[in-house]
Amino acid sequence: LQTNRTHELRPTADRRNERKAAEKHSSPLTPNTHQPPKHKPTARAEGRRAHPPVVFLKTHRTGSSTVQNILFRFGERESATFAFPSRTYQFNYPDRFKVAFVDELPEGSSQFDLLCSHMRLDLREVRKVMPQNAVFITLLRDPVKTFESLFGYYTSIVPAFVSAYRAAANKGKSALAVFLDSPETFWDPKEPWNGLAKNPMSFDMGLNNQKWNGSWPEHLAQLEEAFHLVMIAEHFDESLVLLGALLGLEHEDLAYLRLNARAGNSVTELDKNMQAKMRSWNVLDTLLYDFFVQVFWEKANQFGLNKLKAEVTRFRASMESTRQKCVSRAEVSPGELEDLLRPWQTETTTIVGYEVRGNLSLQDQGYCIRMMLPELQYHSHLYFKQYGRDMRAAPAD
Ligand SMILES: Nc1ncnc2c1ncn2[C@@H]1O[C@H](COP(=O)(O)OS(=O)(=O)O)[C@@H](OP(=O)(O)O)[C@H]1O
Repeated sequence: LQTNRTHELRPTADRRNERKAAEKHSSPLTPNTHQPPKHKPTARAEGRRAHPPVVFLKTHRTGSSTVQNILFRFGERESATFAFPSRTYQFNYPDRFKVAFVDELPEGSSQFDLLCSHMRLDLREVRKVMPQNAVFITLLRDPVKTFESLFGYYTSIVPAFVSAYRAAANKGKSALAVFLDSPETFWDPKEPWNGLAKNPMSFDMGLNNQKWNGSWPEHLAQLEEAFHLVMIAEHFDESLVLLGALLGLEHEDLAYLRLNARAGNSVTELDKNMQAKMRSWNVLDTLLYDFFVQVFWEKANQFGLNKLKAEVTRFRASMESTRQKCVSRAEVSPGELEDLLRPWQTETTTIVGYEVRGNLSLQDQGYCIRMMLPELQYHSHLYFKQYGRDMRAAPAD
């Protein structure tokens, strides 16, 4: 894996040579070792493109790293051109997406095929970057679970949560409970990162996340029209089966491990009262989620409920054997994981990972490692492969 190297911008021929050199670099991620066994030749290799371009709006704390990992593997296998942020892993989040945040189209590519890094959506701007036939997908999660996860993960990053954490000191109450007692007192909407502190999924989708107004339903309708599939984390496998049908993916392409999960002891127990306060604070996310759950079941009905159920059963069975093959230990604490497989940690929470089985063939090793590769490591790997240089860091403040 190519990381921590600084390359200046240089002529494209230089970068092409670097890319070639990088491809010779031997690691479990070396090209040609990552294909799932017995995979058919790709449509790209046969000279036609069977899969549409994809925009995945990666919403925060919804399971989106798991979906992104599926898309990363699919894109890498297909030699897709990724629309990557020109700096770091996110499109200048929490600003609204702009064309200017996207890195250049690499030499030899005529279009971007996949966009799946964190952003705050601006549909019009995204459409300027991606081909007209791009399929738009995203993922939503129960707003209570999303907010609880977000609060724990971003306690030391989102200003409103930081204030609540400080206020909770010596109060004998969790920071989350203190926040929910009077969220308005901690929440300054002018702080850009506070976008995640109220209706975070609406914020990521580019909606007004502060309060309901007359144009909210119209904007929601625009999103319904724009998104070909809004997956629901509570029906994750059903969502993936529908995604597979939409993108022309096989079950083996969709196999996944739950990524970016917190350790059990980082999760805050919520009583009914806290849940109600969370729903009311995040009422727009509740509306958004309920609306798209309905849309989801409409799509499931169109697909055929019995067919969906049967496919999910088959998918789970095939995934179980993949997991058996790949994983020797799940929910491994970060201290026990090698750098390559250690997820990014925040100050206030523990994110667990996986240990890969030993004695795998090089091909299986490449496949299995990719499936458990945390977002940042996989993102840097693909970026390096595409551009022959490391990602640029965020500008110094
Ligand atoms: N398959 C599946 N089904 C349901 N839930 C899942 C799945 N995969 C990941 N997760 C949970 O999603 C949380 C991580 O979300 P993200 O990857 O979107 O987080 S991030 O914004 O990129 O940091 C994180 O939630 P918490 O553990 O509650 O924090 C993961 O456990």
